[in-house]
Amino acid sequence: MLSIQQLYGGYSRQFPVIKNIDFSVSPGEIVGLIGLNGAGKSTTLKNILGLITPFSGTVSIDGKTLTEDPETFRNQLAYIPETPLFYEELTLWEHLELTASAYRMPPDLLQERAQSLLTRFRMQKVKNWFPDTFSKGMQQKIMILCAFLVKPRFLIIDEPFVGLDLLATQSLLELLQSGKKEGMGILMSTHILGMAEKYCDRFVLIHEGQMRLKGTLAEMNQQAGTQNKSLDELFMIAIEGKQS
Ligand SMILES: Nc1ncnc2c1ncn2[C@@H]1O[C@H](COP(=O)(O)OP(=O)(O)OP(=O)(O)O)[C@@H](O)[C@H]1O
Repeated sequence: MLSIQQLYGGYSRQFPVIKNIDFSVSPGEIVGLIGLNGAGKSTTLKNILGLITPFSGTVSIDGKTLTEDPETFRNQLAYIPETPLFYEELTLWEHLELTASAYRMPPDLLQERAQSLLTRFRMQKVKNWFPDTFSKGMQQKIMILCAFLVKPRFLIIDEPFVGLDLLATQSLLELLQSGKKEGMGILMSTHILGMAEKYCDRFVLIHEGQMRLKGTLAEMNQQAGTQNKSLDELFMIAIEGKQS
């Protein structure tokens, strides 16, 4: 289990951006991290991944933290960032090879998974191209292809649907659902509440860096003292204390 306990973090110790964030992601579930612009979603994800060091609190996988066992911790996670990150001097295929070697994947597994992903995301024709010639959505696909190539135990995605066309969104949703069925634990931040409500098993609603509600829709309704409210309505309650 990926466990986040009493996490404080940000960019200056004097002014933590996220405060006392506490939740977990189990294998085989999709957890949605929901909040307004600037609420602290990306900061939370970066702290979980160790891209920035938490001020306090712990992030662990099966009880082991990044500092205790960096290699095991990192090998169990993959990350799809909000803004695509790539090497200008490497082709798309070379990105896949690099990822496979970082995760010590055998070459035949690389071939099998990569070819299927390239076809699914309609990127076969451009696999030997350099990504700086790609559109923003195509660049985002590189991140998706690399993450699903690995099939990590836990996948962390920041705003997964931004910039993707209809077919790519559909392909990503299919992969998320099949990943979940195979036992992948998925944490995704999103603004698209309709999508989150449909595909996430549990939610963490954060506002101004603090958790306001968390759990299933039924659990959040209980915490808010409401009944049968939708995710949109619970979100409004969480940020405004408003009951519609
Ligand atoms: N590199 C940084 N240095 C200083 N402050 C930052 C940095 N990145 C983010 N922040 C601040 O941290 C706060 C939370 O930002 P964060 O990116 O975590 O929000 P978010 O919930 O992911 O927002 P969005 O939905 O717009 O992506 C904001 O006030 C932002 O200005």
